[in-house]
Amino acid sequence: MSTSVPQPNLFDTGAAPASQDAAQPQPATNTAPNPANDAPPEKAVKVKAPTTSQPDAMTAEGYGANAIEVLEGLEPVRKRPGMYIGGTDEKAMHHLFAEVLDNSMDEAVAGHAKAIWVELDADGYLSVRDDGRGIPVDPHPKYPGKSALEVVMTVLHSGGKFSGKAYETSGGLHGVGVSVVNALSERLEVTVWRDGYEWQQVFSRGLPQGPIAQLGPSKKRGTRERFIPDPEIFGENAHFRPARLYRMAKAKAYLFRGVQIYWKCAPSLIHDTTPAEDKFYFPNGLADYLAERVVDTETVSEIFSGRVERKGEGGAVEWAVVWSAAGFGEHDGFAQSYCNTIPTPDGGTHEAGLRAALTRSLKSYAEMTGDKRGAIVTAEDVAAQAGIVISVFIKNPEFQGQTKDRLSSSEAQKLVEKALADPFDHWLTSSPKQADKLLQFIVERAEERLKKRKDKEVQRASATRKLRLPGKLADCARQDAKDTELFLVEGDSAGGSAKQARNRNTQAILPLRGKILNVASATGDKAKANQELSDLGLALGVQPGARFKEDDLRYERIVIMTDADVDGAHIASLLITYFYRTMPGMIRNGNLFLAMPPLYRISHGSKTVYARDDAHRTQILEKEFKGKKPEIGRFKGLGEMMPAQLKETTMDPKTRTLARVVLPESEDEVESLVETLMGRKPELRFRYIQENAEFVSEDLDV
Ligand SMILES: Nc1ncnc2c1ncn2[C@@H]1O[C@H](COP(=O)(O)OP(=O)(O)OP(=O)(O)O)[C@@H](O)[C@H]1O
Repeated sequence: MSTSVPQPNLFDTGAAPASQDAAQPQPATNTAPNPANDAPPEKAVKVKAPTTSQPDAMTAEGYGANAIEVLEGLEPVRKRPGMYIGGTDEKAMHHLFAEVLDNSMDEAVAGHAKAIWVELDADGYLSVRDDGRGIPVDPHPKYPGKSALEVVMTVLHSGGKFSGKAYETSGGLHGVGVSVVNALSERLEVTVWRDGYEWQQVFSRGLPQGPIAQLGPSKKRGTRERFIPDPEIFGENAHFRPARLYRMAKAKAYLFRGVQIYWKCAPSLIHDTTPAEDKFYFPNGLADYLAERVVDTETVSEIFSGRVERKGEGGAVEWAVVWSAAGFGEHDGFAQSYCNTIPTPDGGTHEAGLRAALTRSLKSYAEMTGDKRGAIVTAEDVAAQAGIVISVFIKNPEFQGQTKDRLSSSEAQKLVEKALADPFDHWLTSSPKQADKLLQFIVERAEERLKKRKDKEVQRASATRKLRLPGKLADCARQDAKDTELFLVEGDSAGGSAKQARNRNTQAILPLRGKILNVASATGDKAKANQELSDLGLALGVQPGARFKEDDLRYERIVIMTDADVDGAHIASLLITYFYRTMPGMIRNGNLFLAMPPLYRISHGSKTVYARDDAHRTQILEKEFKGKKPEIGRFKGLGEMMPAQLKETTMDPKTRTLARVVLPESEDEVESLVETLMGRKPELRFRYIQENAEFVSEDLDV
């Protein structure tokens, strides 16, 4: 029994019992330290310490040293149970059982216990007893006046599994489990039989109800914990479910063939087919489990199972795998994995190791038998329709979180890969008929997967065909609209540069030749007949002759990219008018943008800066090139820019600025704006776009 981080015990500090509101400042722990006496000198220099510990010395917001609480003993568990058991719902409450059962399993796996008794009484108390060594009851050297048992039950991070001396491969590892159960139980009684005596101590919500008592001589050995979860934590209606406990207990028995688990439940609590009494003992371990699970399933092969122990190094792997074309119940495939008998529902390195080993052996079997199709098989194909159960026993496992849902020890992957390689090679070669059938089955899975991927790739292309997209649209590869952009580019030559500058995956280019029809003044028929507009509609996802629906929009952003001159502004205004007339929802949803190509390139030495307009140029010259005589070039149009320049300044989401087109709230205002835009004076439109762009660009960098 070793204690890692000795912590001051809740019950010594004079702090309030855990059931009281822990937020109340406790005199012993929460008072601000007096810097003159307590703080180390270097800290006193750096930290501006409060001159008094009175509350009025706190900051104006009431947030000072007094607001920093230290939770002692088991207080943190009651205050934040979720951190320790993943919540306070029914699943979390059943985790209490898992913690206690795991301790008894650790005793069994270590070779000290043979049997475990699980019993749910009519009054809701659950007890777990084992015939192991019994939790030590002698006085703890670091906690005078307390037994080791009391320390284990009331001090977080106390346990006998840190050093690997008392247990070699254990599920327990944080020294937290049983103290958490104690903290969250309304009442918990621990009985220990060891060294010829029976001992008992009773706790309530983590607090001892008296010292440990010797009840008298006894020849038995082992530990029993009998507890009832605290309704203050789990709610009045929370009760253990017999069916769930039964399942959990049975699952444990499969995981260690050296243990017998006895189940008993008060019949008054059973409302389903759960037996009131049962015994779990599975001499073939996981193979027994899988066989029972697939009893009504047609399988592709026999169960491949085995157990390998790493002699002397304290590591073991046990597994059982089978494949089924029809799947397993509602799942195509499943994987159940365990480390030191702890379930790891999120998998981890042991599962990865198993998949890798099976895949490697299967591929080399294919190669050996001259079946070239083995080359396309991946671990995914192997696992897709497989029922997998794997259990590893390793020293010092690393999990994610106290609920240990995922194993992260890299050692487990190596151990499993190595352990499975020979047995699976042997299994395949010793029964070629079965191996060929399995290989054929898995190759078909791989071919299906490849076909699906190909179908997906051509789907966009065929969708393009179906939609009759305009021939000059250079579409992006991504199929769904998310994160995609369509650039409407002025002129074919700029369109060419844009095609080279784009990200093919997400950016599409539609070059527009010259000016599109002014829909504000054209008749409906004329607008419909206009090729440029119908191309534009098709590219956006509007079906010919149909009204635009916002969900049809094939891109997340539509970006108008025209030259930074009057003509460009005119084209942009024509496009905005078109969108406003045909699909105002698209603008209201914020899908329409203006690109902001630069007008000037200012360079000196190796430094180059681009300016959007004259004002921006003046600003840049003053700020960045003061006292220097830089070279200033004016772009005559987008088509003049090198693709790399276009990318950097206008198209690359990392470096560009876009201006979102927004509509004023009132419809009247919009109408008057359209008038402005579509009036006879191009300068008015130009000014509108410039102003609008600047107005929205501040908060709309995309
Ligand atoms: N049934 C038992 N038999 C013998 N010793 C036990 C038993 N239950 C608990 N212990 C002792 O109490 C210690 C603390 O148990 P606890 O459940 O708090 O933590 P743990 O099992 O070490 O780690 P974890 O927090 O990961 O469960 C154990 O390490 C073990 O030494």
